[in-house]
Amino acid sequence: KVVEHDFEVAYVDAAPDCYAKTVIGINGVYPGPTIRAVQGDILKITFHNYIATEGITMHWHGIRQVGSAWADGTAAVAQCPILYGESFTYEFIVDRPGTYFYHGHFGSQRAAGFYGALIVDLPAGKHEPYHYDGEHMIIVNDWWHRPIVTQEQGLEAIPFKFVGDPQSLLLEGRGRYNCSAVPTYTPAAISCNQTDERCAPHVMKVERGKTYRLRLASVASLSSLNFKIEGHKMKVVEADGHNVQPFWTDNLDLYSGETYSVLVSANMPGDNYHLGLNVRGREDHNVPTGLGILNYNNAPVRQPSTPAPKGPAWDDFEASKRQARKYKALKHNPDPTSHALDRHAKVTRTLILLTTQQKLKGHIKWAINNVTYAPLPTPVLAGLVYNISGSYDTAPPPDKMPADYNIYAPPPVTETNKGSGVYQFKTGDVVDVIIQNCGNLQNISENHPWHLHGHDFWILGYGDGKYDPKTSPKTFNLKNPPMRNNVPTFPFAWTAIRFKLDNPGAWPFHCHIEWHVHLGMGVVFAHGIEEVRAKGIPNSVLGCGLTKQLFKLR
Ligand SMILES: O=C1O[C@H]([C@@H](O)CO)C(O)=C1O
Repeated sequence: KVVEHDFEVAYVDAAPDCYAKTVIGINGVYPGPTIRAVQGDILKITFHNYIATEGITMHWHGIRQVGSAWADGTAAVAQCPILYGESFTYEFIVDRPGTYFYHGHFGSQRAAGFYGALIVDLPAGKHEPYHYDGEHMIIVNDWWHRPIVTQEQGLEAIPFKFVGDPQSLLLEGRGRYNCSAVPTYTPAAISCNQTDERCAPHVMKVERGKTYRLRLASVASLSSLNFKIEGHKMKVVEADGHNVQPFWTDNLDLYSGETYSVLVSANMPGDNYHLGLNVRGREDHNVPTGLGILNYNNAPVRQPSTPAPKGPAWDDFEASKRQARKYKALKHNPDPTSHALDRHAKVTRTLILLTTQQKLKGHIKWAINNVTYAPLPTPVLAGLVYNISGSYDTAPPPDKMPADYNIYAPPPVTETNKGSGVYQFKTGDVVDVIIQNCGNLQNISENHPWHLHGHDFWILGYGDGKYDPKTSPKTFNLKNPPMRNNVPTFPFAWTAIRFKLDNPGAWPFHCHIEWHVHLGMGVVFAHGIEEVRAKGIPNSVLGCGLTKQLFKLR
């Protein structure tokens, strides 16, 4: 089946947390419409860009784009941005059931509200290995009042001006800022209106006695989040589109880029319960709990007067690590594409990626093995396919961090290099990637959620301190590692993943914090370019940067 949508992209006026702000809307709404398809369907989604001053692209987060690397929607890697007045059609197969989302992947447009949910159902007659009577979807987010252009300007500036804490946390694009905190008689006061219907809390309706599949996704720009439902436990069953060994929890950590399904039994006696969202992993400076409502049997909707639900303290990293380690692959996963780890697969290459905060000529950047990623205007995929010299740095970026690096101190050399090099692999390679987290310029170490495009990976493990190539691999979970496309790193700690290069293309691997990608925290992996070349990429992804020369009039 072909699922077609026509999306008109324009600025729209929104008030997600009662504070009026211009956001990027789709067909006049924010958040974007939910796309629903069945495993094996072809999606044909056409975007029309009506924003006079910005290009756009759309990334299908968690969809591997098997055979359609050009449709991955990453500006500078997969395609040229869609310019004002132009239209562009993404066409790809959704080959796996699960919970996904889509979001802009150019500049910081995701943080401007350019996102929506994508749900892929099992074909008729097939069933998940768990039962539910109904389902709901909630995308969570952190939210700022300043526009993204102001945020980006601050990140580029000398001195650096960080975006700071979010003003509010949103569930399904709805939160609540305390307007009385805004000085009266200022333009800001006029922008804040707590009776605006658009910031009424999100309501999840349930019927007593039934079980619901709640799908969750985090598109947060900065914050690690924790989700709770007052008085209810959650049974976690799916993570990043893969069913996992179910486990119960009363609070769920959600890192940016992750998706989950949890089962919730509506078995409590009251009418309304809080849905609560809190900041984890960064000092929260009292960012207020994002609130929604779980409403029973169509009773009058009321935000309960009970205290807002709180998960573990923001700095309880041990709780987060314990939860991260609970994820295990489901043995008899009915999804054949969710291939089990071949324990005997020979690892053909190991990358140890040290992620540092450094400076580049006075600008604060994030770097991987001393290279901050600086995208060039030519899409890397086109550069590789057409062999366009100058479209990316041909010197390969470094595979290893310095063995004697002290992860507990700020970087000894503050100045970083900038680059646009590509890690090139052979199809069939099995690669271990270790992400090593360390002290930043203030010698603080933060969570960084890493996301891989084009592939899923097995999470082999998390370890405190510095990765030791001799002893650390002995701790890897090779029995039932979960397969995902997102993984957190914890402060002063390492995370190890493994994946098989079986989907030709050029694929970013980056920190999913919007502001950190902007500051260069990512790399590009590529393989199987001959196959992409043989199949061809559509002209519609070309035209910018050095690809212009491909269209020279003869
Ligand atoms: O990228 C970041 O910059 C700030 C800080 O390190 C410098 O102001 C911060 O908390 C980040 O996550």
